[in-house]
Amino acid sequence: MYHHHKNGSLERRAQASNGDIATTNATNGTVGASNSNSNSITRLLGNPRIDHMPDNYEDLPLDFNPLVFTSLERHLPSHILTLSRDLKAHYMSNILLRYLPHSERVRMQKQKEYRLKIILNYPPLHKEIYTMLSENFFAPSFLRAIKDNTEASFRSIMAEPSRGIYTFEIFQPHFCEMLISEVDHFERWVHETKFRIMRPNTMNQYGAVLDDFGLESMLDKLMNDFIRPIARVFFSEIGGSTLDSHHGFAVEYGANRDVELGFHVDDAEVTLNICLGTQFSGGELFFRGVRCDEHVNTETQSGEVFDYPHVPGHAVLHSGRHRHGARPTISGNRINLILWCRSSAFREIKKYQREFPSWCGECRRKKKERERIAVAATKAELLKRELKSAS
Ligand SMILES: O=C(O)CCC(=O)C(=O)O
Ligand SMILES: [Fe+2]
Repeated sequence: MYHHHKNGSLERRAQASNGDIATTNATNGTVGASNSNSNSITRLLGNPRIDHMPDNYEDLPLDFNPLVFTSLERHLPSHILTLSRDLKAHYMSNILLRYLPHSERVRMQKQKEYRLKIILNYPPLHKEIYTMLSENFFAPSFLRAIKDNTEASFRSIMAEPSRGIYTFEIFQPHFCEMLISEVDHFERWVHETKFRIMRPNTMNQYGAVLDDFGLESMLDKLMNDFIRPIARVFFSEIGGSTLDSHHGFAVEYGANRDVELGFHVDDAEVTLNICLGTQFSGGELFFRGVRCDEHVNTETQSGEVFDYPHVPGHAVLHSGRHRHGARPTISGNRINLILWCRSSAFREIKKYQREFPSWCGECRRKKKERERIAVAATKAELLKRELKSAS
C-alpha cells in the first residue's frame, strides 16, 4: 500500500501477506514432493478419482483455500484417503507447503507459532465473541438482507454515497461494546505481560491484529458467509466472489493512540471498515478514487472526492484500491474493525492481464479521452471530405 500526506506520494500499507498461493499443478503421472529425507510418503495420484466424493474443508483452520483441499483429495493415495478429515488435511497441507518458496514457508510457520503462543496464554474476556453467533452480532436488517441474498435486498439496507463505496448498519451496539472491551483487555494483557506484539501494519503505532489472539475463525466466517455474498454482487470485477483470505485488525485513535491515518491503498481486494465506537469527533474517512498500480499517484478528479463521517455500528465497504485515509480524531476515542479481504484467484489472474483495468478511474479517464480524440478526428476527416466534394 502507498501512503502520502497532503503532498508526498502514496504509501503502501505494508503488512506481511497472508500466504496465498496458486494451486498446485498436477501433471500426468505421479507428483512426487521433492523432499530428500522422505522418500515416497507424500505421493499423489496423477489422475483424479472422478468417482470419489471429497470432504468439505471449509470449517477447518487451514493455511490454504479449502477448495484446494477438496480438489486435491481426489489425488490422494488410498491409504490416506481412508483417514480422518483432519489427518487428510494435515497430509495435504504438508504437500502444499512444499510448493511455497522457503521464505514464505518460514513466515507461515513463524506466524503459526506466534499465534499459538498468544492463544495459549491470553485469557479471553468475552468467550462468546470467538464463535460466530449471527443473531447476537448483527443488526436485524443486515441479517435479513443476507438471508435474502439478492442485489435488491442488499441495496435496501445500503447507501452508495459515492461510486463504489457502500455503507450500511452491520453490528448491534452490544456486540460493538464487547469487541471494544475485548481489544482493551488484550492490550492491557500485552502491557502487563510485556508481550511483544506485532501491530496491524506499518502505518499504525497502536491497534491489534484480531486474527492473532483467537478471532481468526470468527472473522473468516464473517468474510465467507456475510461479506463475500455482498462483494460477489458489487465487486465481482475485482475478485469479490472469490475472496478467500483475510487480515482482520482493530485501529485505535484518540488520546494516547494514533491520531490519523495517511493517504493509502489497502493490501486487499475488498475492505470492510466497521466503526465500533465510542464517542469521538473528527476521524472522517476521505476517499480519492480507485486506482490500479500504475496510476496510484495520479491526480484526483472532482467526482472522486468523497468524505465519510464514521457512525458506530455502521460499515463501509470499498475496493482496497480505493485511495483513502482517515482525518485526525479531534476528541474522544475511535476504534474500528478493519477486515482486508483478499482473493488469491484474482491476484493470480491479474498477473496475466495486459488490458487496462476498467475499475481504475484513471484508466477509464484515459480510455474516454482516447475515444474523444478518435471521434473528433473522424469528424474532422468527414468534414474535410464533405468540403472537398462540395467544391
Ligand atoms: O481509520 C479508519 O477508519 C481507516 C483505517 C484504514 O483505512 C486501514 O486500516 O486500512
Ligand atoms: Fe485502509
